[in-house]
Amino acid sequence: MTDTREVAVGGGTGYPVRIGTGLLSGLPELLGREVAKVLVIYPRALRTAGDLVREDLVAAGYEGIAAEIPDAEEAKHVTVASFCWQVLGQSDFTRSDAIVTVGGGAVSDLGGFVAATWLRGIKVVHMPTTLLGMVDAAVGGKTGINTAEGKNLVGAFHAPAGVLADLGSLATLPDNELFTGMAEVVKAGFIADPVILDLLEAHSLEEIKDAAGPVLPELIERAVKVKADIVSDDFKESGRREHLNYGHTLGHAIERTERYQWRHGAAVAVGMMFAAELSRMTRNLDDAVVERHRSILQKLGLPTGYRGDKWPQLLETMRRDKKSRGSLMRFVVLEDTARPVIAEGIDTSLLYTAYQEIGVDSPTISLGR
Ligand SMILES: NC(=O)c1ccc[n+]([C@@H]2O[C@H](COP(=O)([O-])OP(=O)(O)OC[C@H]3O[C@@H](n4cnc5c(N)ncnc54)[C@H](O)[C@@H]3O)[C@@H](O)[C@H]2O)c1
Ligand SMILES: O=C(O)C(=O)C[C@@H](O)[C@H](O)[C@H](O)COP(=O)(O)O
Ligand SMILES: [Zn+2]
Repeated sequence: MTDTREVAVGGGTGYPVRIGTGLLSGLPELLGREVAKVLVIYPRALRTAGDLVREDLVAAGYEGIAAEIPDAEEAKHVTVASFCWQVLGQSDFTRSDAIVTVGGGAVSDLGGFVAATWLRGIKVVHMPTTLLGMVDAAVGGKTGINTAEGKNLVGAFHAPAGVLADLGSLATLPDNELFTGMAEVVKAGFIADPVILDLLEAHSLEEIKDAAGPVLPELIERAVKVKADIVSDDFKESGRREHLNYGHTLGHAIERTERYQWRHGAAVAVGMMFAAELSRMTRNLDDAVVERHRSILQKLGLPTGYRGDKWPQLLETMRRDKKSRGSLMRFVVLEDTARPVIAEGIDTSLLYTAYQEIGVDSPTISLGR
């Protein structure tokens, strides 16, 4: 048993993010006694964990219903949301009932979206089982699904009633999933908390990935605090919440180009390298900070480059990013570590120059529009 750490997320009614082990027993407290029925949403791959949660809820006096959904990014599709709405309808879920998600970021995004839309909003509690879910996706209330045109293009802001990040679930998480999740931890370090970067540099990979050791829980808590601080202040992304999108403009475009076969964290890692190069060109970001991105991401085994020949397609997809305003593209860049700002109206040729710094095996291509 590790000590439970708790981060409070403010704004609205506020909610706790608990990080520790043996947290399942705290679920009824987050759901409250008004709730009668609970839909537990989990992917096929996590059937045992999802079943355990449902059985525990039944033992605690709730009516527990299961919705098994496709794995990973395939879950974030309107047909899967529609399947969940059907289950809720057929089980007569009312506004005093609730949803619990058990899984990675794809599950909390889909399940959160279903909770946001069912009867225009019912309670949801997230139980993230990936590092990425714990440090980012389950916190902050951004929910959504993908469409053919791009990533997360349909969604809603819907805060959970609580988040239970049980470190025990990381025991079965493959290393590549843990380290892709680490990309969002690195992001939190560069946009707000440099101690995260110091910890990642000072410790070995074995120490960094050990859920029972002191380093990983501290990294998780610090990343959650960065996110909690920002979303408590700007829930609906009218200002500084955009900083959490560091590396995501290109990252999301890579995910779409790869038909979602790349993990989000891997794409965001490349996106951060691009944003760092862009920061060097537009905000004089120090070479050392750009190189610090490369060395930390490479230490974690994350990619720092992408196919040079894909630039025209990536540029087209990036134009649809939610930060765009009309034809004006907007990027999160750094003036320095922990000093993120929005850069808009960057000339396309400059974007391409920054991309050339990370583009690999690039044949001669047109610069696009
Ligand atoms: N809403 C937000 O604020 C936010 C923030 C960051 C990312 N996201 C979204 O999160 C998604 C990525 O999340 P992810 O990286 O967690 O991926 P994921 O949810 O697709 O899960 C990755 C894989 O890990 C498996 N898995 C999950 N938990 C496991 C466990 N404990 N043991 C073994 N296998 C396990 C899953 O079955 C899946 O195959 C993306 O869709 C991204 O857009 C959302
Ligand atoms: O919470 C946020 O705000 C973020 O931007 C966190 C990101 O890590 C996350 O991937 C988010 O889903 C991206 O949001 P989007 O608005 O670009 O779809
Ligand atoms: Zn992300």
